[in-house]
Amino acid sequence: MTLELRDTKDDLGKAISDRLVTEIVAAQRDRGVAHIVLTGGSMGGLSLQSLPSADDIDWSNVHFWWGDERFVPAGAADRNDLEADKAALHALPVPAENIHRVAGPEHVADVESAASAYSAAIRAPKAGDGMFDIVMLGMGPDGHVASLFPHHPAQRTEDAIAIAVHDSPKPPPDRVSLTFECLNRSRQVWLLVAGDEKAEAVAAAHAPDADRWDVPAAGVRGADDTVWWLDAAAAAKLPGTE
Ligand SMILES: O=C(O)[C@H](O)[C@@H](O)[C@H](O)[C@H](O)COP(=O)(O)O
Repeated sequence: MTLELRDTKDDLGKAISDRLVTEIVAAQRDRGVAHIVLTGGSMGGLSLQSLPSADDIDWSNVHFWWGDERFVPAGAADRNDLEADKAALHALPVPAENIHRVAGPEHVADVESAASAYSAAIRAPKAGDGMFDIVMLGMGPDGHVASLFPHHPAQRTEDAIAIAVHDSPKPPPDRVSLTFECLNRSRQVWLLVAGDEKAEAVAAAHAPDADRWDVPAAGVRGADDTVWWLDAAAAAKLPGTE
């Protein structure tokens, strides 16, 4: 586990985004392709700010995915992919077929169908070795990541890649989320967390006995590294940083 601390949310967003460019270039150098899982929320947009000016990336060999999506139509203000579209995707020459969005209600009958279509897309043979390179996740003040919420039964679905989530405690209620198992099939998992309202959950996720049922952020781990990107406010309750 690595802690990456920055003073402010803006500093944090810039550092994450610069590192993301470096990691995409490294993944392409090593494997020819980069599979990156994006997040919604305010950190989602900030994490992509350096991409439009990156010169060293072969955009035809970048694939973008999402850790979760709200089951609302494309373009709706609630969609997680909107942040990424606004921040960077509109400006990048990534082939449309490399941008793997979760289908909305205008394309499929229900959340279950959206989840199974997304699972099939992830399972499909692809360039690389089937691992994600980076999974980026925002975290809610309750410690949720993607749409895996504390004490929500969807969290316990096993043998699945993407699941339907109903009755999300945070609106909108219907969502598709990757499972812990799928999120953890990544070389690196990055948690992108800023703000004092997150400090309690950050500390809880780092407790030695942290349980993902209570604090879902404690249940995500990269095969090579798990990086907690924190601003000073979010890190304030970690032992040693008070
Ligand atoms: O509806 C949701 O589940 C949230 O939007 C969530 O997924 C978001 O990513 C985190 O709450 C972090 O958000 P911030 O990055 O804005 O703090």
